[in-house]
Amino acid sequence: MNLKIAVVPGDGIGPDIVAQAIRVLDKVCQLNNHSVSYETVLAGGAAIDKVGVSLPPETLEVCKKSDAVLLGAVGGPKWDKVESSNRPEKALLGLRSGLGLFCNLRPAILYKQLKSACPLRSDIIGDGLDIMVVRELTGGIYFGKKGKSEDGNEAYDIMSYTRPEIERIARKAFEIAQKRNGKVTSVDKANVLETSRLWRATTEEVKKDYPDCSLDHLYVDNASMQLVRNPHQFDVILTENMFGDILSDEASMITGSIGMLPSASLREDSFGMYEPIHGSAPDIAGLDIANPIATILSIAMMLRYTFSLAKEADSVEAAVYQALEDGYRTPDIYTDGMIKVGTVGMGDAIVERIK
Ligand SMILES: NC(=O)C1=CN([C@@H]2O[C@H](COP(=O)(O)OP(=O)(O)OC[C@H]3O[C@@H](n4cnc5c(N)ncnc54)[C@H](O)[C@@H]3O)[C@@H](O)[C@H]2O)C=CC1
Ligand SMILES: CC(C)CC(=O)C(=O)O
Ligand SMILES: [Mg+2]
Repeated sequence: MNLKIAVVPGDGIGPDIVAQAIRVLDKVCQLNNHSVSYETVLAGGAAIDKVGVSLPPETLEVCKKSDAVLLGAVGGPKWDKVESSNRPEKALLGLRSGLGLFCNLRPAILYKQLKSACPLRSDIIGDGLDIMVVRELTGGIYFGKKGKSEDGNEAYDIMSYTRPEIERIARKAFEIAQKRNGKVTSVDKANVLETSRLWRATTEEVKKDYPDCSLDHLYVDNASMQLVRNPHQFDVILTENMFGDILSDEASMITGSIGMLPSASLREDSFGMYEPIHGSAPDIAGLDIANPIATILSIAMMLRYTFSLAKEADSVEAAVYQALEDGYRTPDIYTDGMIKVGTVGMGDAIVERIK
């Protein structure tokens, strides 16, 4: 197979973690006789610095012509004063909407080797954690009309959802739940928000087509508390854009670190964009200490979802598992007695273990 990948390294730790993910993809392709080609494009602060705009049109064009996109992260304090319509984060939103990626999958899995890096008590975490967050990605408040009054004393961001937008993401959540434990928890704020009432009613409608699944609803404030009180009650969490953004960062910490969580941003066909859930981590950029595992596991998701290469995806996940089993830890997941490595060292450990 020929894999045509657009690469968007972005800012901060983005280029460093993407470099390790590419080494992993190269190795897995080499061992399985696939050819892989990369086209690296600019987005975010790096694009502002080079060409003045955070999402150059050719970046979107190159991404559209590829089979899949690998993205690091964008943003950082250097660009915090840039006009809002040209901020680095706006490029990410532009890629998601421009590529039609409405479905964001964020699996939160606690590897057994990282139980001691999990901040929850061992009696709460028990055997581990395996939750799939299904987040709507191209609607809601991140994409609503926004503005400021002339005197700068008032600002607004509008949250809106249409029934079809909710329906298509709900269907994805139920389809995923059918392959798991069949339990969907929809998270909203239906006691306050009109969008959430439409969300709740629509998910109930969609549920009728999936009699083999259960559906329950939680308000987002309660859901964020339940995640740390008893994470085992969750199988698939279905939620809108902003709530999914926040809850997935919370879920990631239960797995030991935000540096562990990959993501796939999908549409109806096989195309997808793959990125860690974390940001550009400016506080550790350039120090060779960022955890590349979230990005490497995003490669496994790419192999599985875009290329239907399950064996190759399994081998990436197995290599991560083995590197952890053999004691390799970046500082964010380090505990006493383990082997402390940096970004490149963790990349080395994983690449060596791909079979
Ligand atoms: N997908 C993206 O491109 C995202 C971009 N951002 C942007 O990133 C910048 C920084 O945002 P923050 O709120 O600080 O979130 P962040 O996710 O970049 O960092 C939060 C904390 O987690 C740590 N961290 C993140 N990734 C890590 C990794 N792989 N290994 C070890 N530690 C890691 C950081 O050092 C920091 O202490 C901002 O400009 C923000 O807008 C934020 C989230 C997503
Ligand atoms: C940077 C934002 C646009 C999004 C975000 O934080 C995320 O998708 O995790
Ligand atoms: Mg986020």
